[in-house]
Amino acid sequence: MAKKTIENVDVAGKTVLMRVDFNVPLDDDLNITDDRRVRMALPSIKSVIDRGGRLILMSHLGRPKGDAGDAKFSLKPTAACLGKLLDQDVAFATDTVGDDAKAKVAALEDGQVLILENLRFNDGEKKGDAAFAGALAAFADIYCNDAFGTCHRTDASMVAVPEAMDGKPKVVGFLVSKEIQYLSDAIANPQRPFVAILGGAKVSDKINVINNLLGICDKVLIGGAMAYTFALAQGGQVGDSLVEKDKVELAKELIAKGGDKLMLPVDTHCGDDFSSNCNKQVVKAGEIPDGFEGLDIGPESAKLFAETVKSAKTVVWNGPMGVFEMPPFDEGTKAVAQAIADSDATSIIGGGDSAAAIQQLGFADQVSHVSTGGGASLAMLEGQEFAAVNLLDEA
Ligand SMILES: Nc1ncnc2c1ncn2[C@@H]1O[C@H](COP(=O)(O)OP(=O)(O)OP(=O)(O)O)[C@@H](O)[C@H]1O
Ligand SMILES: O=C(O)[C@H](O)COP(=O)(O)O
Ligand SMILES: [Mg+2]
Repeated sequence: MAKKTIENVDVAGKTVLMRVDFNVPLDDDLNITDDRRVRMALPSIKSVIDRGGRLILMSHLGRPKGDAGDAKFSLKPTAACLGKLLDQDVAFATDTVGDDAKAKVAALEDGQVLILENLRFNDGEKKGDAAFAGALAAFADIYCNDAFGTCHRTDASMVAVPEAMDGKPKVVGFLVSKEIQYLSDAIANPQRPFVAILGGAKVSDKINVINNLLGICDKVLIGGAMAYTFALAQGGQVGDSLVEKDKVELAKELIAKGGDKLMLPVDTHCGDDFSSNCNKQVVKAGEIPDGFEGLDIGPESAKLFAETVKSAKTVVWNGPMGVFEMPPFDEGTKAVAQAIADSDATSIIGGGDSAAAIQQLGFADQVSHVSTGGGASLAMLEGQEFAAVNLLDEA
């Protein structure tokens, strides 16, 4: 990829519209539990403001649906967080292209930063709406994509906005270019055994990548909520666990195709409520009683997965093994993280929550690369091209 980067454009006195991925995890009190995605965008942010540019940051947070304005999807906490990291005030607009955004864009001075409210509070973002994109494009002289975690999306801010900025510079940020370089190098020629570990909650998003992973990996381990869709496909009982029934047929095909390569949990740690102090029990996979839901892989599975990981030379991990935010359902995730730390494999961790888990559990320094992209790093593993990057100016 030889794309023009943010350092290649003169930004002094100009307004830069930068797409970042500030989709950070928030706790119930709206505190950011892992600010990595904000910190990783700092080089591009500083490159603009240190050279006297005016910077507008736009991002999504979570997947709000018809609940525009809901505080749990607001980007407001990221303004305070970035302000602290930069040691300067960061303005926040309570809308994206509305009156508040327009007024604050107009008031921006050289070296200042403004964050717009969640792009997904506007329907136009997911739809790639031209009018919405045009309103954002009109704010700036230069477009920059530094949102690696969202590079596999074709949302308005990723594609329609730069398209609407015809004739203006459209460049890539430092984070996007670094991540693409790292991931493409690592998967071009993986050292074997090559082990992929998939978990988390975005079952329908991530189940499709398994097919490709089975083609390039030596083992594919499945944990997290995804495991229950597979348990259902094997005719098991999953109680109240999170499942995606319309993916059961696909899961059956993957089980048939994967054979020994596909490793499913052999036991499940389940609870009678989605909370730390629920009644708990460990059962065999596919034997979750009614009234209980699977919240983590069980101890036998954790051991099995850890052994497989320890002998790997390349590990790609996306999605926690259980609800790691809620101990003791962090044990499966911890066991896998420990095994990665103990192995000498090149390890790539993708995913907002997976990165938070590895950080929270204290293993972040012991992995080769913690990517800021979950779905985006999986899309790279699938060999997908990113339209949002392809359309940027060549160097
Ligand atoms: N068994 C389970 N039941 C319900 N939720 C689960 C289960 N296992 C894991 N999770 C939840 O999955 C969430 C993380 O999944 P997710 O797919 O978002 O991973 P990620 O690493 O953030 O990747 P991405 O960046 O693509 O979002 C965590 O909040 C975790 O609590
Ligand atoms: O967390 C992520 O993987 C990115 O922020 C993209 O979020 P999305 O899957 O909701 O598009
Ligand atoms: Mg996530």
